[in-house]
Amino acid sequence: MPEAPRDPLRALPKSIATVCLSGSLPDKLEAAASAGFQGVEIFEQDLLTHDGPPEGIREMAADLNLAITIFQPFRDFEAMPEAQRRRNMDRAERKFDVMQALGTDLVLVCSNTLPAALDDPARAAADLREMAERAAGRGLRVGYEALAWGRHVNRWRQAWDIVRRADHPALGLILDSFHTLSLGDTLDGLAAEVPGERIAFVQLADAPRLTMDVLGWSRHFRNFPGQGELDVPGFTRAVLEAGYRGPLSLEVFNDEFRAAPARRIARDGHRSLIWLDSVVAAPSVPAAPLPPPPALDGVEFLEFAVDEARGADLAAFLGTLGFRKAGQHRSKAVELWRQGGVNLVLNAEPDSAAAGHFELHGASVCATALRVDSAARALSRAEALLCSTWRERAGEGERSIPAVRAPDGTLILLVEPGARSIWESDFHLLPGEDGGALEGVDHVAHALSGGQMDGFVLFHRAVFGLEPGAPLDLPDPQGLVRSRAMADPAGRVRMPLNVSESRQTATGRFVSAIAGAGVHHVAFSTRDAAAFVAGRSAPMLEIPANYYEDLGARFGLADEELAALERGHLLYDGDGQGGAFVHAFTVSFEDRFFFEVVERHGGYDGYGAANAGVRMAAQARARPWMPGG
Ligand SMILES: O=C(O)c1ccc(O)c(O)c1
Ligand SMILES: [Mg+2]
Repeated sequence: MPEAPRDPLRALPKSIATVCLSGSLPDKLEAAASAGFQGVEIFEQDLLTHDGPPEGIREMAADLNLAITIFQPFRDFEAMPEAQRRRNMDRAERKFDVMQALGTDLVLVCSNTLPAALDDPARAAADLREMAERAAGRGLRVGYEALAWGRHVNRWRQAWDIVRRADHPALGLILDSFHTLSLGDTLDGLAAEVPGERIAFVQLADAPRLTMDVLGWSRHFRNFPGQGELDVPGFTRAVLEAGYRGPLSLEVFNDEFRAAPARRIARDGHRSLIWLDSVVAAPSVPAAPLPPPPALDGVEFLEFAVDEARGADLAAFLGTLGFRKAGQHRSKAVELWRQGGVNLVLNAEPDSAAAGHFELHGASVCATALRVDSAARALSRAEALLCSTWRERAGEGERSIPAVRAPDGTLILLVEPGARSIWESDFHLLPGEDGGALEGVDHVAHALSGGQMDGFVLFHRAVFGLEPGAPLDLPDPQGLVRSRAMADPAGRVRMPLNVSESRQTATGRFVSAIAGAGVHHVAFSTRDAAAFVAGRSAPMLEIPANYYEDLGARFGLADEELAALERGHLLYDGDGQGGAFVHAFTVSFEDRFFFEVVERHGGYDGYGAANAGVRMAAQARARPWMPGG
């Protein structure tokens, strides 16, 4: 048994492979350092394309306080026919020269993928032993990693068998979460079979579950821990339980990451390791003291950035849905519009965060206020996760609500239950009745531009403890929309995220209109969506008769029921387990955002994804709402 480890994960150096990041090699180093990493893996291709001596990279890394944790990869080395053997040893010596110039002592050898490679573990062991012996002569070490698509070696146990047979102190095992988890393998048995000090290096990557060849999956779709669907926490726990105490290093090949700003991706990477740290708690490995995520109790309000004219238009639109003006801010050009449990704030105050948002994006949601058990704890968690925070100036006697800035630049305000509500402290409340048909905000759907999904998923998961659902593909007539719904465990805060590469889809049009990502629609919950729609003058999205014909066939609904749905332009979905969902959409406000009313029954937990294609096709036909129109 390995000795019970004392250092928690947070004490391990955090490293990132240069292959994760865009730009030149110096750009990559600078981004890794600015995000707070202690080390980098130098990916050979990044060095080959760099115009300058390796010694310069060594100096630059040293100036940035970055250790070069490993040089990689060294390929197609072991178990080659005799004729190739000498050449490969010479090749290794040349790379040892480069490593010494770089100032790193570890090289990654990945398992041979060549058709000519021999299926001969004894030969592989002898070759690696000789390489390790040569490395040791220079004070260097070798690590051996099983690639999931290796010709003969693709599981960690096979790689370990070869390392064990080679039996050289300068040779160790390299574990990579992607290669293990992508094959459906686990690290069960690792602690019993492999002494911690024989694990030379650990690489971490997550990925969405895809059905495709594992090489293509690995080279294009890896992402950071917490962004995908693999059990990276379980993997990490196992290497720590085995006694490994070297760097934890992100190694992600991802087309979107390579095209994104290096600093943003590096910051996401570090955030993912801080998050991982907090969820990896194992009997022998205490979790890092990250404050726990807030307990969420729904959306207290949504705030729209407007100016005076847009504010009046939006107020008129909300009026058609049955909202009424319920309050006027005591000191600012801010109105409260309310219906039942839904609060919408229209902010036209000059020189505010909202005004800045309006300048950049026009009329749009600039803040989402979540009810949390402790705003202070949520803020300190967000700060520990490298998020920026914000506090708006407040008038005399008004509540100042702390906020975290979301990746789209909007604010997430943290509202604690208090003796006096923010409405009483900050607003003149106006008398009146709204009928109370809306119970609350069911979900807040975001539209993202290409390449933003992984960063948003990680942000909401790490900071607020929202869990991502499985990725879905939704068909818009103008292109595909990829979707992932995030929700807290109790389902009180729900946030579907949609992204589209096309500018012509409903999602793409929103991102163009708003010049960025943001809230695309807000869904309100009600007990009776049909009655809600029937009693309002709001322009609802028209749904074609063919849809109702199919609905009758799929769910066997009675004719009267179908007719009632059709009359209200209502959509219907069932989960096959007694749960049902009835919902309807307004047309959009100036082709920017729209509203939805939803009725959930019997524990239905989705968002009507089956109806998204019909909704998006209807939106492509519909004219947006215009004031006075
Ligand atoms: O895709 C590859 O070739 C490759 C190279 C080195 C690695 O560590 C790895 O996990 C994959
Ligand atoms: Mg690897």
